[in-house]
Amino acid sequence: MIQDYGWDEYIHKHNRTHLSTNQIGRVVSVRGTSYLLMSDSGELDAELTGKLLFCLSREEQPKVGDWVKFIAYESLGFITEILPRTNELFRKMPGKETARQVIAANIDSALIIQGLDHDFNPMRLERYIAQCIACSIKPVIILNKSDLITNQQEVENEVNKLQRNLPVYFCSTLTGTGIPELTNNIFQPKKTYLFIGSSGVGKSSLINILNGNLKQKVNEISSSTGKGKHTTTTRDLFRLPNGSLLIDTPGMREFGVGFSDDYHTNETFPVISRLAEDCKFRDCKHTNEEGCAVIEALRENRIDRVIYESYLKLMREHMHFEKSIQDKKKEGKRFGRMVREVKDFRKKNKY
Ligand SMILES: Nc1nc2c(ncn2[C@@H]2O[C@H](COP(=O)(O)OP(=O)(O)OP(=O)(O)O)[C@@H](O)[C@H]2O)c(=O)[nH]1
Ligand SMILES: [Zn+2]
Repeated sequence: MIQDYGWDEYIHKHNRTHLSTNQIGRVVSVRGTSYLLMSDSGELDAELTGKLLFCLSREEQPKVGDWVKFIAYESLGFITEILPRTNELFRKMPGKETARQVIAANIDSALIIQGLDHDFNPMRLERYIAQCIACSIKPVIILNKSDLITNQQEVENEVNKLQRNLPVYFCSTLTGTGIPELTNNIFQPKKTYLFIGSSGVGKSSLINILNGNLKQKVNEISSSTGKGKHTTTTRDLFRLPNGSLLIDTPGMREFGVGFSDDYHTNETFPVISRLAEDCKFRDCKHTNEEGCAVIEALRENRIDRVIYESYLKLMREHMHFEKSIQDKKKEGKRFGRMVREVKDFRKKNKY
C-alpha cells in the first residue's frame, strides 16, 4: 500500500487528491535508468517512457523518494510523470564538474550522524546543516559512539557554539545508551528520514537496531535467477518495523556541499544573517570591511570562530559554484553569437 510509504502525507502537502492510487508509485531504488517502485500492488521494476528519458534533465529524472505516475505493462512499469517534489537533497557533483546532483527527494527530516571518535567535527556538522537547510530539509543531529567519550558536556558545548538550536541525540549502538530516546522522539510512521554521514559512523549498526536486530537486513532484496542462484541487492528507501521510512544511499557518504543563489536564504546561516543587519555596508562580505558587525561579534567572542570560518568557506565554494554556472551560460551565449556572426558573414558574402 502506498499509504504505508507516505502517500497521504504527500497529497496533503500538494493537494492532489484526484489522482488514482493504482497508478502511483514511490521510487525506492535507482540503478542507472532502472527503477524499483513501491506501488499498491507491491514492488515493481520500472523504466522511463522514451519521451521522458529524452526530455528530463539529469536532475529531473526520478530519484529515491520521488512519487511517480506509471502505466504497468505485464510486469514492467513505465513512468509517465514525476510528481512535484516537496524538497530535494542535492550535492555538488563529485570532482571538478560544477553541477548539482539530486540524491533524494520528498524528505521530512535529515539525520546527520557523526561518530564520537575521530569523526566528530563541528565544522563538517555546520556544512551538513547549512546544506540541509538550503534544501528545505529539517536536520537532527545524532552523535553515536557515546561510549567512547567521558565528557558529554564538552561535546554539547562544541555543538551549542554553532547556535543552531537543533535537537541533538547522544547514543551508542554498542551499549544501547540513548537508543530509546532516539526511537521514541524521532521516528514517526509514514515520515521519510534520511541518514547523512561519513562511512564508519555506525549507520549500519543503527539501522540494524531500528530493524529490531532481525537477521534479514531491512533493505535487502533477495531474488532468484533462472538458474536457482540467489542474488541480493539493496533498496535505498525502506520501511522500518515501526512504519517510518528511511533513505540510506551511498551518495550520503560522500556528501559535498554546493548550493546556488535561489536556495541560499537568511535561514542557511541564521547567526551571520542576524548580525549582518548591523553591518555598515549592505553588501558587506564580512571579511575586512569597515563597520562589519560580524567581525566585531567575532572579536568580542559573541560568535564562535567555527561558525565564521564555516560561513566563509561555504560562501567561497558557493561563489565558485555560481561563477562556474554563470561562465557556462556566458560560454553558451558567446558560442551562439559566434554561430550567428558566421551565418551573417556567409549571407553577406554570397556570390
Ligand atoms: N565504540 C563504538 N563503536 C561502534 C558503535 N557503533 C558502531 N561502532 C563500530 O563502528 C564500526 C562501523 O560501524 P557500521 O555500523 O558498520 O558503520 P557504517 O556507518 O554503517 O559504516 P559503512 O557501512 O562503512 O557506511 C564498526 O566496527 C562498529 O562496531 C558505538 O556506538 N560505539
Ligand atoms: Zn559584515
